[in-house]
Amino acid sequence: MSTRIAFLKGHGTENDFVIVPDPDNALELSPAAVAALCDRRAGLGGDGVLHVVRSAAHPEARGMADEAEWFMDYRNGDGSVAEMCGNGVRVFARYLQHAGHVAEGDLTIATRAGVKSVHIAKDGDITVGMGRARLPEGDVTVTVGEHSWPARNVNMGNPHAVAFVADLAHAGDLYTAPPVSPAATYPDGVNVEFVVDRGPRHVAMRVHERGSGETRSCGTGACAVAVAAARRDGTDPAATGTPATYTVDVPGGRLVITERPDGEIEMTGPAVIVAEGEFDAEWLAHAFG
Ligand SMILES: N[C@@H](CCC[C@H](N)C(=O)O)C(=O)O
Repeated sequence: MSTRIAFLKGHGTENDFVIVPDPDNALELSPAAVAALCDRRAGLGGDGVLHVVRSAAHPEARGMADEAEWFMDYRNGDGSVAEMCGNGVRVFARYLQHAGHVAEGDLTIATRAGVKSVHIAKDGDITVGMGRARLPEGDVTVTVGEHSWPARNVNMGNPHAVAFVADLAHAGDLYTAPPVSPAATYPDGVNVEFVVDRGPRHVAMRVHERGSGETRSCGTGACAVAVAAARRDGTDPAATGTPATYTVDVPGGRLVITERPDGEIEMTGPAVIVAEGEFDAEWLAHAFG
């Protein structure tokens, strides 16, 4: 008899994930298995996998177990590991609520970028304390076809290059990763955001995500964009002493990002569970190894 493995499907502003609850960390989710699950034709389909594990049961999270019971073991759609996923952490929180592990209100979630504070509001939105951005020095250039733009290097636990452009269509189909130079700035690859202005403290972006391609949204990317926009606009909260809130439109919806004068960044947006089911462990093992 075949072994059935439970999964759920969820999204945050249409950045979609296969959720695999595995409290005891008993499953071996190889990169090939993750890529198979995320395959939109031969698998379940998703931009990434949220592997839900108790912190105490995961070697990368044991040290955070006192602060956060659950660890978000996030994987990109190609099977690679990433430090952090902003939309993913909201969907992860929604799953914990859906499964009855947590109630509405405040909770913490362990990630590879540290423990994140999360608030599940009554109105359905979820707010995440994303920590502080790092802004490494140095010029970065993003190129698509004949267009090149200067970009801001912003690290939200994971790496981003943020380019302000005249027209989001100039980013092209974003099927392949846009070259970013100097390449040595990002030895582990980079997420690239293209941004246009929509109004005062209101921008819109498209993104090519490392390990997933163009996605409909990127939470860490939206935070990086808000930070870059605040520096460009002269509204840097550390310099002005006033919080800066930016509305960031993504193809899949809207995120609201606030940076406080102490540098702490909060992101608010939706998170939805859309389906639950089971897949066959044999299918995964035989088809993809
Ligand atoms: N979609 C995510 C980011 C996921 C990780 C990223 N692709 C990386 O490799 O750094 C988000 O919402 O932040």
